[in-house]
Amino acid sequence: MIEAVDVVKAFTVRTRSGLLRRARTPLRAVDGVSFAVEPGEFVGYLGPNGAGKSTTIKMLTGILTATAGTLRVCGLDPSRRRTSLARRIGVVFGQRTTLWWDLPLRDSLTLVRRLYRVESGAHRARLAELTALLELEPFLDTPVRQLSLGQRMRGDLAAALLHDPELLVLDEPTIGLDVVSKATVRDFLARVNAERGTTILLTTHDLGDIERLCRRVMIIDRGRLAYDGGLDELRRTVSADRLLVVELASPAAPITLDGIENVRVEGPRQWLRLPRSANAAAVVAELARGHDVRDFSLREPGIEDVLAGLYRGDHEYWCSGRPVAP
Ligand SMILES: Nc1ncnc2c1ncn2[C@@H]1O[C@H](COP(=O)(O)OP(=O)(O)OP(=O)(O)O)[C@@H](O)[C@H]1O
Repeated sequence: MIEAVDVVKAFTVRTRSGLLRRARTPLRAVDGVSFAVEPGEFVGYLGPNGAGKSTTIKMLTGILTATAGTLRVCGLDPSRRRTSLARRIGVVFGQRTTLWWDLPLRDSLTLVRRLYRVESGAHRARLAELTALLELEPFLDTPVRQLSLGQRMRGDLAAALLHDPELLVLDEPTIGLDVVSKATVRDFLARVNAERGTTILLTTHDLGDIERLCRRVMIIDRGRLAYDGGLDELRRTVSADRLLVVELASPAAPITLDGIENVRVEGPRQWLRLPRSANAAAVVAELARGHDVRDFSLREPGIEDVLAGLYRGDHEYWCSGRPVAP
């Protein structure tokens, strides 16, 4: 469905280098990214701010042309076959609407039908289905500018799916939504993927979106792919190690125990990395025999820790196993 090989997007950024001078600095927003997405997959495309996610999505949808590398979406070169591609993919940018601001949602959706040349019988059936699934009925006749963010997002999703695309590309579709609206959007996306087999590529900063929807995640950092694999695999690799935080009565030399790495000492507090095989209770008991332990806590790293670690660049701290190196 998507094939990217060594894709690069370079921009030239103007920076001030003196009172009046401006220097032109090259910037590789996407720096040699390769991946493939198969039909029917639901893939999360994650990364910190400025990592290159939106730039990748703009290249995939033909808005931007890659500086180097090859890109195929539904078998087409996106920048050369943008119009043909538009009939086969749906795109939603959470921060912007593709609907007509002054028109009622219903009229906006009719215009979308004309743009994509959807036959009217198919359109009616599809609109009825999407209206029911996204609960659009109460506000179908409301002008788009009067819709709440959650309602508008549901309208945008309907517009992106009216022509029944093979691939749906979403850039932060749940941004700014309340918990109920988020749940509606997530349930809807899960159904579209499971029941219609629509391939979905999702960019988000929302960990709930990732946990609920994505079996596979790709993580981009400073333009390079830092991880591409299963979410479960990432979580398993990470949860292989737990962190024991020990609070001693006073600052002491780093504690050394067989098979346990001391990762940090800060005054009376020390951080010990416990392999999954270690018995935490036995370790605490042994510690208490040799040290004046005032308090301790055991931290199970979650997906939030993994991503924070990856984004900070200290992935080797959590991940001992899989891919992570670019
Ligand atoms: N048109 C442009 N001209 C110059 N630089 C750009 C342009 N578009 C993006 N960039 C730069 O490319 C880098 C990647 O930006 P991009 O928008 O792809 O990041 P992102 O991962 O989507 O971030 P966010 O999570 O904040 O949306 C950033 O450093 C950004 O400033």
